[in-house]
Amino acid sequence: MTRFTPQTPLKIGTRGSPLALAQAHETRDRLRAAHGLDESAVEIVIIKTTGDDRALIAADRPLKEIGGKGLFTKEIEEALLSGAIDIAVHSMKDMPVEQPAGLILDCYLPREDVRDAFVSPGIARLTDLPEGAVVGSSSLRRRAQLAHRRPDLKLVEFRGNVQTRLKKLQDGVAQATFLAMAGLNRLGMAHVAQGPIEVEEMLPAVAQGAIGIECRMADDTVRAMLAALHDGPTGERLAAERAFLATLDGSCETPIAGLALHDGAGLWLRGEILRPDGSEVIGGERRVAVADAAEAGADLARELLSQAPANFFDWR
Ligand SMILES: NCc1[nH]cc(CCC(=O)O)c1CC(=O)O
Repeated sequence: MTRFTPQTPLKIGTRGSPLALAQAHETRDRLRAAHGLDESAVEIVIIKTTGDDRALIAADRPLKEIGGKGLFTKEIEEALLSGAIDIAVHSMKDMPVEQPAGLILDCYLPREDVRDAFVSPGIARLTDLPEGAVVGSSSLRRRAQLAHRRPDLKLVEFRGNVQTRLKKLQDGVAQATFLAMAGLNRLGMAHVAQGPIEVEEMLPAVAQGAIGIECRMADDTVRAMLAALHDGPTGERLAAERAFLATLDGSCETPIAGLALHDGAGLWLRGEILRPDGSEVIGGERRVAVADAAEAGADLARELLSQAPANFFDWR
C-alpha cells in the first residue's frame, strides 16, 4: 500500500500554531492507525505562511486589509506542488473554495463542535453583557452578528493565539471575546470558555470545526490512504456549506454564516449574510436530500443575494 518508510517518510505540512499542530498530530495518528505506519514513517513539516508573519500582521490591522483569501494557505500549497510535503492539514473554515490546479481537497476528518464559544473572565453568558461593554473580535462575521443583536456594544480588533487573547481579557482590553469551540476542544482548553453559544443565537462560519486534508491530485498512493480517513457525513455537510460560500464568492473574511446538519435522511442548511456593521441580516434555509447538498447551497446563496442591495458587503 505505502511507499513511505522511515527513510522516505510521508511529510505532513502544517502551520506552526498550537491549533494547527494539534490538527496535524490528529491527522498523523489517524493515518498511522489506519495504515499501520511506523512512527518514523510520518514526519510533520512546519511551514510559515504570510498570515504567520508577525511584522505584517500588526495586531490591530484587519486581516482583510492584509491579503484576503489564501493568507494562511499559499506557502503550504506551494510546498505540496513542489513535493516538499505530501499532504497538508487545514482548518476548512480558512480554506478558499477552490484549490490550485494539481491539488485536491476531498478528505475531511469527523467534524468537531461547530459552535462559537463565549469567553469572558467576569460574565457568564452572552446575554449578560452589560450595556456598552467592550467586546474583542477580528472576525467580520462575529462582529456583524454581535452588532446586529447588540448595537450598544463596543467592538475592538482582537487577534493572536488563545493565550494572547486571554491575557488581553485579563488586562481589561475587552470584557469578552469569542473563539471556536472546535479549536478549544482540540487544544484541550474548553475550560477557558464560559460555554458554547447555540447556533440559533450565533450561526457559525461555513465549515467551522472541520479539518480537511489536501494532496496532489496525481498522487494515487496518498489519495488511497486519505480515502480511508474521510468522514462521509462531514463531506456531505461541507458540500452544502461550501457551495453556499462559493456562490456568494465569500471567504473566511466576509460576514457570511452557514451550517448544514443531518436531519433524518436529508440535510438542513441554514445561511445568512450580514452587513459588516450589523445593520441588516438576510437569512434563509433549505431542507434537501443529501444528493442535492451542493445545489441547495448554491440555490440558497442566490436567494439571499437576490434580496441584498448591491452595496451590501461594502465596509468602511
Ligand atoms: N479563523 C481562525 C480559525 N480557523 C479555525 C479556527 C478554529 C477551529 C475550527 O473552526 O476548525 C479558528 C479560530 C477561531 O475561530 O477561534
